Amino acid sequence: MTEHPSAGSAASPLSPPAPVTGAVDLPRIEAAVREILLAVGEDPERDGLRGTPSRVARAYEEAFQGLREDPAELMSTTFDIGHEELVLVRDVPFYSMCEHHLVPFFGHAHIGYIPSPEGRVTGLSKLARLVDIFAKRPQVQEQLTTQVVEALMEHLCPRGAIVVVEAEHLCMSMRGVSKPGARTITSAVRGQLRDAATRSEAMSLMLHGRPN
Ligand SMILES: Nc1nc2c(ncn2[C@@H]2O[C@H](COP(=O)(O)OP(=O)(O)OP(=O)(O)O)[C@@H](O)[C@H]2O)c(=O)[nH]1
Ligand SMILES: [Zn+2]
Repeated sequence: MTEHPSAGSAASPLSPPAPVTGAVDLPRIEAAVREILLAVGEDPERDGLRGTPSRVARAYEEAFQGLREDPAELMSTTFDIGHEELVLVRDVPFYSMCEHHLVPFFGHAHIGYIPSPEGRVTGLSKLARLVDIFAKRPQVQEQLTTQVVEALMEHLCPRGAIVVVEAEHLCMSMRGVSKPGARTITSAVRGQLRDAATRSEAMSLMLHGRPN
């Protein structure tokens, strides 16, 4: 059995661990799921559950695929189009897994940046993919928000960047405090977007006039 390659490394939100190498250990997940089913008093051999351990293993492989993806590689395609003002992609849906309970939290991310003076921009889809790279990991919302903004700063060198994440956490909805509908909003702002007027313009573009 292999241990997590980055286990024990200092997990600073500002420097996400390097991508994990090697495939997900599907048989290990299957064995663990079987144990969970037994522990709650179920029969993993009954008809409806027989395929469940392998289904869960494949579902986890997908849910955590961001651990094996490299933001540097994703952001390596840039264009110089001389646009020096705000670029903003709003309402990017995402699904992540709360690292405390391993249940989903999900919602929308809004990502904006002011390109570098050379006008270096990336493809719009890459911004959405960047959210997925960090969402598809065991995660907390604040860290997801910070990791996306830090990756933008590191790989695009923009004059400023802003990321706002709005999410519902199933660990707060379906269990525990049981508050369905409660939404958590986090933001991370860097560079020129910290300036009050610029930040407020970006925030209002992100959060107002959206279809509900
Ligand atoms: N800051 C932050 N907290 C989170 C996030 N996701 C879940 N949590 C919280 O993590 C906390 C874990 O608290 P614990 O007391 O260790 O666990 P618990 O007994 O299951 O807590 P309850 O959820 O209150 O039942 C809870 O308050 C969750 O609401 C997140 O993305 N960010
Ligand atoms: Zn949780």
